[in-house]
Amino acid sequence: MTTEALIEVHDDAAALATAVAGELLARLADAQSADRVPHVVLTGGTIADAVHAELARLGAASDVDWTRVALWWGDERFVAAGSEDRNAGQARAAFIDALGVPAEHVHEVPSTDDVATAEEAAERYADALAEHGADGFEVLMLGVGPDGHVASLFPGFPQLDEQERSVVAVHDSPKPPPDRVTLTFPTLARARSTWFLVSGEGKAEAVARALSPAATPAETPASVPRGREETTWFLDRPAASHL
Ligand SMILES: O=C(O)[C@H](O)[C@@H](O)[C@H](O)[C@H](O)COP(=O)(O)O
Repeated sequence: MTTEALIEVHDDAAALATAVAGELLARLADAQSADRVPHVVLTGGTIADAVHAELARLGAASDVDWTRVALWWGDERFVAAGSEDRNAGQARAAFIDALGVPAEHVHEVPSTDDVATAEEAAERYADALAEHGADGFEVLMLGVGPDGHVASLFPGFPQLDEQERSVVAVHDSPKPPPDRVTLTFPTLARARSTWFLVSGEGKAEAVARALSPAATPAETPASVPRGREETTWFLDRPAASHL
């Protein structure tokens, strides 16, 4: 079942980040009230950084028990663990360490420190998902590129067609760095709630394309992911300006 996309527009990036963080905290608390350990898929990118900062600001005072949250990444750059390019490193510094999520619940994609190739990193992450990924994700957050990519699923790339493997390597990424690991569409589809986080005029065309009935996965990967229960586009006014 695919859910129709809901669209929520906020004045600017700061208001957008505060709204997403607040909604995420509420969802995590609701899941825990229903005795679920919520699994959240984080994304890299600029607006995600702003959301993470708001989680750090609001998270400690929230009703969320951070020892009962599991974190994953929709994609990761295949670089050294300490590289400033790592999505996980940025998220740890921004909120994960401050809120005390237990190490065993923070599922990082292997880095070049751990394995020799992005393919090995993808295989290990697929194993981790199979072993610890529960029956899906409470919330999947996705940034969107100006070309309409989500995670590291880029227009015209062969990874868009992957239906068997849950995690794959990406090389020659048009967005640096070139080597990455990404969840595939079937894995992204395991989310109860899929949230797109998009800020800025530079994304307005990609947002309009992704929400157009004429969108094709090959041209606009962001048109594909849908939550099993909810799909919401969290936008600021500039990003919504072509709708
Ligand atoms: O690892 C990555 O690069 C991200 O996961 C990527 O998918 C990102 O979310 C978009 O490119 C949007 O990034 P910005 O918000 O910085 O434009």
